[in-house]
Amino acid sequence: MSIPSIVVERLSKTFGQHPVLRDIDFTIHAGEMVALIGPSGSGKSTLLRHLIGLTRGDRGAAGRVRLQGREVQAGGRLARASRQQRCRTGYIFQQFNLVGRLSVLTNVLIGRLGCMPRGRALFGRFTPEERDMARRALARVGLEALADQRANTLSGGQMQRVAIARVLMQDTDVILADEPIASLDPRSAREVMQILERVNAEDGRTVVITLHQVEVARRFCKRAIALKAGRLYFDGPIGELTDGRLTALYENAGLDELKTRTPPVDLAAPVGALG
Ligand SMILES: Nc1ncnc2c1ncn2[C@@H]1O[C@H](COP(=O)(O)OP(=O)(O)OP(=O)(O)O)[C@@H](O)[C@H]1O
Repeated sequence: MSIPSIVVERLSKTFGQHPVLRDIDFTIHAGEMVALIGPSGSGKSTLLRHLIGLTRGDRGAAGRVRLQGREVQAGGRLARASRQQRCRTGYIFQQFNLVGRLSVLTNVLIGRLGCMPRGRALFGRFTPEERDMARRALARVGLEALADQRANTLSGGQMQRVAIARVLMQDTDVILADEPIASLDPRSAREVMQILERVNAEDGRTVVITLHQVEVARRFCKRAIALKAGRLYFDGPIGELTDGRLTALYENAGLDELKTRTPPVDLAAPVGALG
Protein backbone atom coordinates (compact mmCIF):
# COMPACT_ATOMS: atom_id res chain seq x y z
CA MET A 1 0.00 0.00 0.00
CA SER A 2 1.31 3.49 -0.82
CA ILE A 3 2.32 5.90 1.93
CA PRO A 4 -0.37 8.55 2.59
CA SER A 5 0.52 12.04 1.38
CA ILE A 6 -0.60 13.84 4.51
CA VAL A 7 -1.37 12.48 7.95
CA VAL A 8 -2.63 14.76 10.71
CA GLU A 9 -3.21 13.24 14.14
CA ARG A 10 -4.77 14.92 17.17
CA LEU A 11 -3.47 18.32 16.15
CA SER A 12 -4.36 21.19 18.46
CA LYS A 13 -3.22 24.80 18.39
CA THR A 14 -3.87 27.53 20.91
CA PHE A 15 -2.87 31.16 20.38
CA GLY A 16 -2.69 32.72 23.85
CA GLN A 17 -5.95 31.63 25.48
CA HIS A 18 -7.67 31.07 22.15
CA PRO A 19 -7.93 27.48 20.88
CA VAL A 20 -7.79 27.66 17.09
CA LEU A 21 -7.41 23.97 16.18
CA ARG A 22 -8.86 21.23 18.38
CA ASP A 23 -7.86 17.61 18.03
CA ILE A 24 -7.80 17.51 14.23
CA ASP A 25 -7.37 14.10 12.56
CA PHE A 26 -7.36 13.24 8.86
CA THR A 27 -5.38 11.41 6.21
CA ILE A 28 -5.02 12.50 2.59
CA HIS A 29 -3.85 10.00 -0.01
CA ALA A 30 -1.60 10.57 -3.01
CA GLY A 31 -3.34 12.19 -5.95
CA GLU A 32 -6.33 13.57 -4.04
CA MET A 33 -7.59 17.11 -4.62
CA VAL A 34 -9.13 18.29 -1.37
CA ALA A 35 -10.95 21.52 -0.52
CA LEU A 36 -10.41 22.87 2.97
CA ILE A 37 -13.47 24.98 3.77
CA GLY A 38 -15.15 26.65 6.73
CA PRO A 39 -16.20 30.05 7.99
CA SER A 40 -13.75 32.88 8.37
CA GLY A 41 -11.55 32.31 11.41
CA SER A 42 -12.32 28.58 11.60
CA GLY A 43 -8.61 27.74 11.34
CA LYS A 44 -8.10 26.78 7.67
CA SER A 45 -4.92 28.78 7.05
CA THR A 46 -3.53 27.86 10.45
CA LEU A 47 -4.05 24.19 9.67
CA LEU A 48 -2.39 24.51 6.25
CA ARG A 49 0.61 26.23 7.81
CA HIS A 50 1.01 23.34 10.26
CA LEU A 51 1.32 20.94 7.34
CA ILE A 52 4.70 22.37 6.37
CA GLY A 53 5.85 23.41 9.81
CA LEU A 54 5.33 27.16 9.39
CA THR A 55 3.30 26.93 12.60
CA ARG A 56 3.83 24.47 15.45
CA GLY A 57 1.07 22.67 17.29
CA ASP A 58 0.62 22.95 21.06
CA ARG A 59 3.74 22.06 23.00
CA GLY A 60 3.62 18.72 24.76
CA ALA A 61 0.29 17.75 23.20
CA ALA A 62 -0.14 14.61 21.12
CA GLY A 63 -0.48 16.47 17.80
CA ARG A 64 1.52 15.15 14.90
CA VAL A 65 1.87 15.92 11.16
CA ARG A 66 3.50 13.69 8.55
CA LEU A 67 4.00 14.46 4.87
CA GLN A 68 4.97 11.79 2.36
CA GLY A 69 5.85 9.49 5.23
CA ARG A 70 8.20 12.03 6.84
CA GLU A 71 7.54 13.68 10.16
CA VAL A 72 7.01 17.45 9.96
CA GLN A 73 6.20 17.99 13.62
CA ALA A 74 5.17 16.12 16.75
CA GLY A 75 4.22 17.41 20.20
CA GLY A 76 4.78 21.02 19.11
CA ARG A 77 8.35 20.39 17.96
CA LEU A 78 9.47 20.59 14.37
CA ALA A 79 11.26 17.59 12.96
CA ARG A 80 14.94 18.17 12.30
CA ALA A 81 14.51 17.86 8.57
CA SER A 82 11.40 20.06 8.44
CA ARG A 83 13.23 22.73 6.41
CA GLN A 84 14.16 20.30 3.66
CA GLN A 85 10.62 19.00 3.90
CA ARG A 86 9.35 22.52 3.21
CA CYS A 87 11.41 22.62 0.00
CA ARG A 88 9.73 19.40 -1.02
CA THR A 89 6.23 20.86 -0.63
CA GLY A 90 4.73 23.44 -2.96
CA TYR A 91 2.94 26.30 -1.21
CA ILE A 92 0.81 28.85 -3.01
CA PHE A 93 -0.22 32.04 -1.21
CA GLN A 94 -3.20 34.29 -1.77
CA GLN A 95 -0.83 37.22 -2.39
CA PHE A 96 1.40 35.38 -4.90
CA ASN A 97 4.71 36.48 -3.28
CA LEU A 98 6.50 37.23 -6.55
CA VAL A 99 9.51 39.53 -6.80
CA GLY A 100 7.98 42.35 -8.82
CA ARG A 101 11.17 43.80 -10.33
CA LEU A 102 12.38 40.44 -11.61
CA SER A 103 11.28 38.82 -14.85
CA VAL A 104 8.54 36.22 -14.93
CA LEU A 105 11.09 33.56 -15.90
CA THR A 106 13.39 34.43 -12.99
CA ASN A 107 10.45 34.28 -10.60
CA VAL A 108 9.69 30.80 -11.85
CA LEU A 109 13.34 29.77 -11.53
CA ILE A 110 13.30 30.91 -7.90
CA GLY A 111 11.16 27.83 -7.24
CA ARG A 112 14.27 25.78 -7.96
CA LEU A 113 16.52 27.46 -5.37
CA GLY A 114 15.67 25.06 -2.56
CA CYS A 115 16.71 22.06 -4.69
CA MET A 116 20.06 23.54 -5.85
CA PRO A 117 23.52 23.27 -4.31
CA ARG A 118 24.04 26.18 -1.91
CA GLY A 119 26.77 27.93 -3.93
CA ARG A 120 24.83 27.95 -7.16
CA ALA A 121 21.65 29.00 -5.35
CA LEU A 122 23.49 31.89 -3.66
CA PHE A 123 24.49 33.42 -6.99
CA GLY A 124 21.31 32.39 -8.78
CA ARG A 125 23.21 30.48 -11.45
CA PHE A 126 20.65 28.44 -13.30
CA THR A 127 21.57 25.80 -15.84
CA PRO A 128 20.12 25.72 -19.39
CA GLU A 129 18.13 22.64 -18.29
CA GLU A 130 16.61 24.59 -15.41
CA ARG A 131 15.74 27.45 -17.78
CA ASP A 132 14.07 24.97 -20.14
CA MET A 133 12.19 23.49 -17.20
CA ALA A 134 11.00 27.00 -16.23
CA ARG A 135 9.79 27.69 -19.77
CA ARG A 136 7.91 24.39 -19.79
CA ALA A 137 6.33 25.27 -16.43
CA LEU A 138 5.27 28.64 -17.86
CA ALA A 139 3.83 26.92 -20.92
CA ARG A 140 1.72 24.73 -18.63
CA VAL A 141 0.13 27.80 -17.07
CA GLY A 142 -0.29 29.46 -20.47
CA LEU A 143 2.23 32.26 -19.92
CA GLU A 144 5.28 31.27 -21.96
CA ALA A 145 4.99 34.45 -24.05
CA LEU A 146 5.45 36.62 -20.94
CA ALA A 147 8.70 35.00 -19.76
CA ASP A 148 10.80 38.17 -20.14
CA GLN A 149 8.24 40.61 -18.76
CA ARG A 150 8.68 42.09 -15.28
CA ALA A 151 6.45 40.34 -12.76
CA ASN A 152 4.98 43.62 -11.48
CA THR A 153 3.41 44.31 -14.87
CA LEU A 154 1.14 41.25 -14.68
CA SER A 155 -2.50 41.03 -13.65
CA GLY A 156 -3.40 39.26 -10.39
CA GLY A 157 -4.53 36.15 -12.24
CA GLN A 158 -1.31 36.03 -14.27
CA MET A 159 0.74 36.47 -11.07
CA GLN A 160 -1.00 33.51 -9.48
CA ARG A 161 -0.31 31.41 -12.58
CA VAL A 162 3.38 32.37 -12.33
CA ALA A 163 3.28 31.33 -8.67
CA ILE A 164 1.95 27.93 -9.74
CA ALA A 165 4.70 27.62 -12.36
CA ARG A 166 7.22 28.42 -9.60
CA VAL A 167 5.80 25.60 -7.49
CA LEU A 168 6.03 23.24 -10.47
CA MET A 169 9.80 23.93 -10.50
CA GLN A 170 10.02 22.33 -7.05
CA ASP A 171 8.73 19.12 -8.60
CA THR A 172 6.87 18.25 -5.43
CA ASP A 173 4.28 15.54 -4.83
CA VAL A 174 2.18 17.82 -2.64
CA ILE A 175 0.86 21.31 -3.37
CA LEU A 176 -0.84 23.35 -0.65
CA ALA A 177 -2.72 26.46 -1.79
CA ASP A 178 -3.97 28.98 0.75
CA GLU A 179 -6.92 30.85 -0.73
CA PRO A 180 -5.30 31.02 -4.16
CA ILE A 181 -8.33 32.64 -5.80
CA ALA A 182 -9.51 34.90 -2.98
CA SER A 183 -8.26 38.11 -4.58
CA LEU A 184 -8.96 37.22 -8.21
CA ASP A 185 -11.73 38.17 -10.60
CA PRO A 186 -14.09 35.34 -11.66
CA ARG A 187 -12.35 34.55 -14.94
CA SER A 188 -8.86 34.49 -13.41
CA ALA A 189 -10.14 32.40 -10.51
CA ARG A 190 -11.53 29.86 -12.94
CA GLU A 191 -8.25 29.69 -14.86
CA VAL A 192 -6.22 29.17 -11.69
CA MET A 193 -8.56 26.40 -10.52
CA GLN A 194 -8.41 24.72 -13.95
CA ILE A 195 -4.61 24.75 -13.82
CA LEU A 196 -4.55 23.22 -10.33
CA GLU A 197 -7.08 20.64 -11.49
CA ARG A 198 -4.83 19.71 -14.42
CA VAL A 199 -1.70 19.55 -12.27
CA ASN A 200 -3.58 17.18 -10.00
CA ALA A 201 -5.05 15.01 -12.77
CA GLU A 202 -2.08 14.89 -15.13
CA ASP A 203 0.79 14.67 -12.64
CA GLY A 204 -1.03 12.86 -9.83
CA ARG A 205 0.12 15.49 -7.35
CA THR A 206 -1.84 15.83 -4.12
CA VAL A 207 -3.50 19.25 -3.95
CA VAL A 208 -5.07 20.80 -0.84
CA ILE A 209 -6.77 24.17 -1.29
CA THR A 210 -8.39 26.44 1.25
CA LEU A 211 -11.43 27.98 -0.38
CA HIS A 212 -14.10 30.44 0.61
CA GLN A 213 -16.42 29.50 -2.22
CA VAL A 214 -18.24 26.24 -1.66
CA GLU A 215 -19.45 26.08 -5.28
CA VAL A 216 -15.87 26.25 -6.50
CA ALA A 217 -14.97 23.44 -4.13
CA ARG A 218 -17.89 21.40 -5.49
CA ARG A 219 -16.84 22.01 -9.08
CA PHE A 220 -13.16 21.15 -8.69
CA CYS A 221 -12.64 18.89 -5.66
CA LYS A 222 -13.99 15.42 -4.91
CA ARG A 223 -13.40 15.65 -1.19
CA ALA A 224 -13.95 18.39 1.36
CA ILE A 225 -12.58 18.85 4.83
CA ALA A 226 -14.58 21.44 6.74
CA LEU A 227 -13.55 23.20 9.93
CA LYS A 228 -15.91 24.91 12.28
CA ALA A 229 -14.49 26.84 15.24
CA GLY A 230 -11.26 24.84 14.96
CA ARG A 231 -12.95 21.42 14.99
CA LEU A 232 -13.28 18.96 12.15
CA TYR A 233 -16.90 19.42 11.17
CA PHE A 234 -16.97 17.33 7.97
CA ASP A 235 -14.57 15.10 6.06
CA GLY A 236 -15.85 13.19 3.07
CA PRO A 237 -17.00 13.21 -0.54
CA ILE A 238 -18.04 16.72 -1.46
CA GLY A 239 -21.36 15.40 -2.78
CA GLU A 240 -22.29 14.55 0.81
CA LEU A 241 -21.90 18.14 1.85
CA THR A 242 -25.61 18.85 1.63
CA ASP A 243 -27.22 22.27 1.80
CA GLY A 244 -28.37 21.43 5.33
CA ARG A 245 -24.81 20.63 6.43
CA LEU A 246 -23.52 23.78 4.77
CA THR A 247 -26.10 25.92 6.50
CA ALA A 248 -25.06 24.39 9.82
CA LEU A 249 -21.38 24.87 8.95
CA TYR A 250 -21.83 28.57 8.33
CA GLU A 251 -24.72 29.14 10.76
CA ASN A 252 -22.86 31.35 13.19
CA ALA A 253 -21.05 33.10 10.41
CA GLY A 254 -24.30 34.85 9.51
CA LEU A 255 -26.19 35.03 6.26
CA ASP A 256 -23.87 37.60 4.74
CA GLU A 257 -20.92 35.25 4.85
CA LEU A 258 -22.97 32.36 3.49
CA LYS A 259 -23.91 34.56 0.55
CA THR A 260 -20.28 35.37 -0.18
CA ARG A 261 -19.64 31.61 -0.36
CA THR A 262 -21.69 31.43 -3.56
CA PRO A 263 -19.67 31.26 -6.77
CA PRO A 264 -17.62 34.21 -7.93
CA VAL A 265 -16.63 31.92 -10.78
CA ASP A 266 -18.68 31.34 -13.90
CA LEU A 267 -18.95 27.60 -13.52
CA ALA A 268 -20.79 27.22 -16.79
CA ALA A 269 -17.80 28.45 -18.76
CA PRO A 270 -15.86 25.82 -20.71
CA VAL A 271 -13.01 24.16 -18.89
CA GLY A 272 -9.58 24.30 -20.45
CA ALA A 273 -9.66 27.52 -22.46
CA LEU A 274 -7.07 29.79 -20.96
CA GLY A 275 -7.13 33.36 -22.09
N1 LIG B 1 -0.21 34.14 14.64
C1 LIG B 1 -1.39 34.23 15.23
N2 LIG B 1 -1.51 34.75 16.48
C2 LIG B 1 -2.70 34.85 17.10
N3 LIG B 1 -3.88 34.44 16.55
C3 LIG B 1 -3.83 33.93 15.31
C4 LIG B 1 -2.60 33.79 14.59
N4 LIG B 1 -2.87 33.24 13.38
C5 LIG B 1 -4.21 33.04 13.34
N5 LIG B 1 -4.77 33.46 14.50
C6 LIG B 1 -6.19 33.36 14.85
O1 LIG B 1 -6.60 32.04 14.60
C7 LIG B 1 -7.95 32.03 14.11
C8 LIG B 1 -7.99 31.22 12.82
O2 LIG B 1 -7.32 31.98 11.80
P1 LIG B 1 -7.12 31.40 10.35
O3 LIG B 1 -6.47 32.48 9.55
O4 LIG B 1 -6.47 30.09 10.41
O5 LIG B 1 -8.62 31.21 9.89
P2 LIG B 1 -9.21 30.96 8.45
O6 LIG B 1 -10.25 29.92 8.59
O7 LIG B 1 -8.11 30.71 7.48
O8 LIG B 1 -9.90 32.36 8.17
P3 LIG B 1 -10.13 33.15 6.79
O9 LIG B 1 -11.05 32.30 5.98
O10 LIG B 1 -10.77 34.44 7.21
O11 LIG B 1 -8.78 33.35 6.16
C9 LIG B 1 -8.39 33.46 13.98
O12 LIG B 1 -9.12 33.81 15.12
C10 LIG B 1 -7.08 34.22 13.93
O13 LIG B 1 -7.23 35.51 14.44
